[in-house]
Amino acid sequence: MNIISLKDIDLKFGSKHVFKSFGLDIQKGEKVRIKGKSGVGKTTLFRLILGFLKPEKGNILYDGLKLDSNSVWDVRRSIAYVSQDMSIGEGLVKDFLEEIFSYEANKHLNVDLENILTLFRQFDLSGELYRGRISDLSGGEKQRVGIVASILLDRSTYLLDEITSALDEALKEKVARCFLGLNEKTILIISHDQVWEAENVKLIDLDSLN
Ligand SMILES: Nc1ncnc2c1ncn2[C@@H]1O[C@H](COP(=O)(O)OP(=O)(O)OP(=O)(O)O)[C@@H](O)[C@H]1O
Repeated sequence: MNIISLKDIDLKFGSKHVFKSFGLDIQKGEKVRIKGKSGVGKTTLFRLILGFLKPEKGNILYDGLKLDSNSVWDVRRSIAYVSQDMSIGEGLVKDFLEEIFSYEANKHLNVDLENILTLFRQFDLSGELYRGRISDLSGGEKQRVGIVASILLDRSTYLLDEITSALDEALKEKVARCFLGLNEKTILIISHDQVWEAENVKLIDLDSLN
């Protein structure tokens, strides 16, 4: 069953046609890597799926529901968008995470300290870092804290936009293996990193589709 469908999409910025009669179907649980040269429209595709951009023509369906002003909030609550430069605030790391999981909408997740620290360990983040300040983190550490938060949010769909670019090889591996092992989740990946090449990852090349 399709979780994401784009049908006959036209989108342009000024005179630049980014998508023209563009169509795409993604099935529930699929792992899909979006390829294409710089400026082809990879991030724009994610912004369309999240309803941050409206196509001039065509429809976007998420889980059978047409994306419009009524459905957009439900759709966004089903999706985690993780990017390469995540702004995760400026206070303590623990406050950032505790705040997310204290929201009414996230209480059902029952995330506790043990869940958080288990994932911290998985991505080589220490307990000391958990109690430290966000402003003291390196770019790669901040990236991994954002990744941990997104995994704990347990969304159905993940849109990953260059999330491994700031990490070393071993960490790239750990992050890719973790996401690609989430069997139930639909995962779309924009990345130049080889670690995302795997048997269960379908390749979609926007250069040839558009
Ligand atoms: N808000 C905007 N206003 C005007 N032009 C835009 C806007 N957003 C994107 N574009 C243009 O649309 C095209 C696609 O941009 P997009 O960011 O999706 O490319 P990309 O494939 O993700 O590129 P890269 O690999 O370099 O990140 C580019 O030419 C970009 O300049």
